[in-house]
Amino acid sequence: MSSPEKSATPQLPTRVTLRRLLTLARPELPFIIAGTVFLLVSSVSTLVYPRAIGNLVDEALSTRSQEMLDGLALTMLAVFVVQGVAMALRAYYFNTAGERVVARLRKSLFGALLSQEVAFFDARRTGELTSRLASDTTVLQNTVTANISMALRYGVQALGGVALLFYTSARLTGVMLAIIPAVTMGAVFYGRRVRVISRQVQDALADSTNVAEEDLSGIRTVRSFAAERNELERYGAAVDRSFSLARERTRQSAIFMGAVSIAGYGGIAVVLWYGGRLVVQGQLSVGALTSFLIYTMLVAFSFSAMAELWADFMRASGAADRVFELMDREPAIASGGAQLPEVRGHVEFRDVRFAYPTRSDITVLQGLNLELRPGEVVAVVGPSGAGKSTLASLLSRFYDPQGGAVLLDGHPLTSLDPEWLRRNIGMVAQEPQLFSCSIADNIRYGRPDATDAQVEEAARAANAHAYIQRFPEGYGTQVGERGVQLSGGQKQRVAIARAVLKDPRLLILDEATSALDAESEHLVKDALERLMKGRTTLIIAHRLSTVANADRVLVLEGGHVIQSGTHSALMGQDGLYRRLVERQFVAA
Ligand SMILES: Nc1ncnc2c1ncn2[C@@H]1O[C@H](COP(=O)(O)OP(=O)(O)OP(=O)(O)O)[C@@H](O)[C@H]1O
Repeated sequence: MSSPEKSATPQLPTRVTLRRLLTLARPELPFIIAGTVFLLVSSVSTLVYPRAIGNLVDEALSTRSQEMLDGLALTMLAVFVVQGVAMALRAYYFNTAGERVVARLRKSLFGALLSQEVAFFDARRTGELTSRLASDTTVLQNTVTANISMALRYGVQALGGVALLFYTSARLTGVMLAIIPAVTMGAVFYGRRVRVISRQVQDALADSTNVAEEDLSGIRTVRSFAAERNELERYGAAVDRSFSLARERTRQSAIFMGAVSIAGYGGIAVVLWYGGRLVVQGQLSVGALTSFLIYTMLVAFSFSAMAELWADFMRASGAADRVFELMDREPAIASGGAQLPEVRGHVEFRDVRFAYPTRSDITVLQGLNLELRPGEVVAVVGPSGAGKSTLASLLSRFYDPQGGAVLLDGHPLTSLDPEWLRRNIGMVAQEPQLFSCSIADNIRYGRPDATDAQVEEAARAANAHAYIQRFPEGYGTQVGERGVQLSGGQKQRVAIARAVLKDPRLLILDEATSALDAESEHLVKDALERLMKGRTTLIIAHRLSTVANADRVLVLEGGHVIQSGTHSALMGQDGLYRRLVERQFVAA
């Protein structure tokens, strides 16, 4: 969307993003202020002790005064205690604030994701979105709170340290300042290099995770093709790519660490040499040189820590860009709109033209017209890929057509509140999705306030009560990944119970393609018949049995309705319908 502008002015988004990152931390201001106070206390105490050591050397040691030594040791102990307590409190306040910011960020990001239209999810990998939620938000966690405070701390330490260095010896400070900025610049340069490689490592890692995710979730397919070895090789290749990049990163940082160490200690040697000369010439005391050296290390450390923090900020601004981009995205099908006081259940597709946004080259529906009268049961049949499920998606307003309109009781769906619309539509899908919770909660999914008695009543109507009761934990039985696995027919009956409880005016039945056994089929069919009574029903039919009972059958092909009529009327015509029936639909 806005990427062309982004690449034209790369600096601007970063600054905007950083500012926005800071505003995220605003609600935590009391904690951040408390943390900053303790941070300043600990920084000041850090600045005090090199001076105390200098005094110790110059006065207590050179005068050999036991009393002074005791006093100085006690003072230092007190400083260390204050420093320790302040550090602990600072960590507590900043980390708590950081955790809160991340929790809030995750919630609002997830809310933004959930509000996106279905086409948004067609175009993205689930793994990519969950990684935004999990890792990108974690990267931001420290940046908005702890890192700001650390930057402050090192800033105070560096400035305070330099001031005290000047106070101790201006000439020596000049020597030192000639060395430290060079080392720091090296650190910044290195930070950039490593960051580039780090990003490549992350990407390569994400690739290997994708391979693993695909294999583990499709383990049955992998197993049935005995493709374990191939998959292992595919995963191995992805891991190797990230490994070789990680090795390059390690090599770079090893070289850098060595270089910084030589430069840093070399610098200290120079200061020591030059300072030593000043001491020999009587221009500097031994204690002053001692505290000077410690301040130098402190300042050097503060500078390099700030360089690292800067690298962190850059990394976070990348993560923040991605998070904010998702959070700011306006869903193409936004909530809000009219709610009808009463739904009669009249549905009309008027000249509907539609292509999936991710596959705009294929027009699935080409000026399709169809009408469902209130209470009518209409079955749609057609070859595979003809667009039957697409009709259901358009009626639920998962997508908007590019041309024409879908109307409910004469109102275009685009003028109605999508949430309200979906509350009035019951869907029994081919492969109903059950969530990892109890059967009762799964049935209650569309109406969370339903009582246990209502849940049971719905289950009875859906012919599910008998099998649910046979589980030792009855309605409390956990289903889904961690619980019992239900058979296809059992899942369908849970889905029917959901729809019964929801009591919608419109019903969409996406029939299971795979045949159920006779007993199960009978139970499902019986439950469905009860459910359809008095509701406008669109059946996406794959089998003859349901179609025979429908009020009307529509035959879909090439994006149009090519035949329409009752089962027996259509059987009387020499058309696609009869050929499909002869092949029992499913073979298509
Ligand atoms: N989410 C999607 N994104 C892109 N294209 C899609 C999507 N869903 C379906 N299609 C394409 O749209 C066309 C119609 O698909 P649809 O699922 O509506 O067919 P169908 O008649 O229900 O088929 P079946 O009987 O096999 O379920 C197909 O060409 C399919 O590849």
